Amino acid sequence: MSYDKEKQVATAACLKAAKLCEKVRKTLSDVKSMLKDDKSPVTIADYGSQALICHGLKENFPDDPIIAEENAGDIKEMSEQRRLITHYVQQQCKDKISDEDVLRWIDYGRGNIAHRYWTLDPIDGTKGYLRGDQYAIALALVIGGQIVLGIIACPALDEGMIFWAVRNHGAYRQDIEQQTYPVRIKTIQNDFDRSQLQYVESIENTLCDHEKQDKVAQLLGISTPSIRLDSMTKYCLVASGKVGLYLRFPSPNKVDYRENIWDHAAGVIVVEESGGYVTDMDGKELNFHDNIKMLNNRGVIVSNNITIHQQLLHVIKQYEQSKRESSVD
Ligand SMILES: Nc1ncnc2c1ncn2[C@@H]1O[C@H](COP(=O)(O)OS(=O)(=O)O)[C@@H](OP(=O)(O)O)[C@H]1O
Ligand SMILES: [Mg+2]
Ligand SMILES: [Mg+2]
Ligand SMILES: [Mg+2]
Repeated sequence: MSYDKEKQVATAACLKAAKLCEKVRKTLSDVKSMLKDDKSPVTIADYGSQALICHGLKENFPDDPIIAEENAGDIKEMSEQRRLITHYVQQQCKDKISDEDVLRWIDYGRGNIAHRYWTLDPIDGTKGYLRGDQYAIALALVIGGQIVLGIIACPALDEGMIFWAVRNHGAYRQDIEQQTYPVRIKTIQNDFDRSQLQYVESIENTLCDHEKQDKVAQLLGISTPSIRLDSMTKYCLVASGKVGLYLRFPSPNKVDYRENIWDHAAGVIVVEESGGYVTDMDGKELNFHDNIKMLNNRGVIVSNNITIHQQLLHVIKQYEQSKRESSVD
């Protein structure tokens, strides 16, 4: 199946959300963040983006549940923020809308896992967004536990890019203004020269383990320093052949952290359809079947090449074994 209607509706919604995010960043000189219960930041743009995308999906696919990151409960009592969110959402809508509409649209994102569901990260890399760096808007459709469609808008990558993939139909990239034709993307397939191999990782050490990622990369023969950047743009760089690897090992301070489905689903299909591979650190597929958290997956590894992927899994095992042995001695 080519999921034409789903792709068209989802892409239009993500493009509107990208416009909102850029408008907020350009017109509010100081985008304030609010802290959620888990102490992570969220902005009015995260809520506005979620409202627009959930509304677009529900208008066209009313029976599909949506599992999205944000929750309107967090802003119900914040009248100033609510007013600002409605103001920016209104700019992207033809009909007159109220604060209540926007809150309702945001909470369309509180669905549950079903045979067919959407999962949305309205801004991935909120810290990057606040810093003026990379961020992404990421949406995926999952059917029977398999990701069938993924869209990642990266408004701050080059002049603004959008990436998408449909299962068995390839992965594509286009400029966000859609002035050029879509280009089919492919990972780099033949870079066995380790001195040329480069990897991407998160900026924040609280979200990954820079030291272990660096050690494992060295053991694999990689000598080029990593590129650090925020958001699922990291998946897009592997998918489009800019780098060979993305490493995301659990932070040493939060080894029990389990990844959310919306932080990965769209990235996984974009990489797989461009010829790459995604597993956890134990070589297991990421699980989008049964929970909003990938409870049985530890870390994430993204590569452009199955041989490198397998060597990487082997090196991780050896490294972890030697660490265990040295802690016993
Ligand atoms: N402890 C821990 N470990 C791993 N991942 C975590 C952790 N805590 C949060 N998150 C999720 O990481 C998302 C941001 O990842 P990034 O790679 O963009 O990080 S960073 O921007 O470089 O800081 C970020 O997504 P957003 O909240 O959408 O920005 C979080 O969902
Ligand atoms: Mg967040
Ligand atoms: Mg995220
Ligand atoms: Mg987010």
